[in-house]
Amino acid sequence: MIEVIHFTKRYGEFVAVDDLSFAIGKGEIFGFIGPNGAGKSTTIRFLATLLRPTSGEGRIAGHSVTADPMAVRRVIGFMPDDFGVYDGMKVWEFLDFFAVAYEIPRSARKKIIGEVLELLDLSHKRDDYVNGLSKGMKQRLCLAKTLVHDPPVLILDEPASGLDPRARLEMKALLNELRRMGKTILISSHILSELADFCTSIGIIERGKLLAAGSIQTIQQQIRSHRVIKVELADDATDRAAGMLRDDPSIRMVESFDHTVTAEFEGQDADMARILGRLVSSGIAVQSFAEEPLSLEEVFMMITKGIVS
Ligand SMILES: Nc1ncnc2c1ncn2[C@@H]1O[C@H](COP(=O)(O)OP(=O)(O)OP(=O)(O)O)[C@@H](O)[C@H]1O
Repeated sequence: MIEVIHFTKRYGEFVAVDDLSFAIGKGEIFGFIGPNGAGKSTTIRFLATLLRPTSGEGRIAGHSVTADPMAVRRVIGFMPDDFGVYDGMKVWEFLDFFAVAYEIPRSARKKIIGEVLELLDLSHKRDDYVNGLSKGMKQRLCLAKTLVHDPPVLILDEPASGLDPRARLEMKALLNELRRMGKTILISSHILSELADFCTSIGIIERGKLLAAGSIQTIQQQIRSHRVIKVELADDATDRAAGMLRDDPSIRMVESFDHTVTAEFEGQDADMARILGRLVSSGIAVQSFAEEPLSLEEVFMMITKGIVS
């Protein structure tokens, strides 16, 4: 649904984004992660048809960002990182303004605005002035205005920035709901934990270059030499289990504590199965045996430090 193809943006001599390529499939939530100044907004503004590339191309639902920007605008809902609100406008008028801009007929507008307000839990604020809304509600309203023309693709630039923890959770729940509705979503953030538990894939950008992209699982699998196995035991055989793990050629380092043994693992999936088989067949009561997933933070730190690519 979203393709970025060798996108480069220069400001004079400065290269803000350098030959960026990635693709996002239908129904995915893609987390676009990078520190301040990495080039996220530049890429997003390019996809939203608001910025011309120095070179490269983008496609959304098959439409060219450079050759057919009007078609692209019809299929995307874009939430910028700083959105202006208009003085003296009520919540429903704000949405109506965008509905008119998207050429939604007058007869359909009232119903659509009602539905969008309901979805975003803003129905009770329908007649309030936009200026008087809390930050969290303004963000929700901004998300609401990206939905009035029911676009299949949402491009959201840091939608949770500046929100308190409760409003962040609400924003997350909303994004999950939108995904269930079949939307394809690109969402940027410099806060990794914000995206970790609901993105289906991520792209990590730093100083204009894409360091890694793909499903979180794929990226984690690239970090083969840093896998960790955690074994929990139902009996007192911690030392015996730790000893067996230590003797295995695919294990590097073992730590044990209470009824838990953790081990750094360098083997293949089949080696994991073999180790589990040995523990069980030697009579050790294994309560659980699993690979410890790396957090997105850990993955990000390793990628940006150049440990993996
Ligand atoms: N109009 C411009 N003229 C010159 N440099 C620019 C312009 N717009 C952006 N830049 C630079 O390009 C780089 C990428 O900026 P961009 O806003 O895309 O980063 P970002 O990843 O979105 O950061 P943030 O998280 O702070 O929004 C930055 O170094 C920025 O200073």
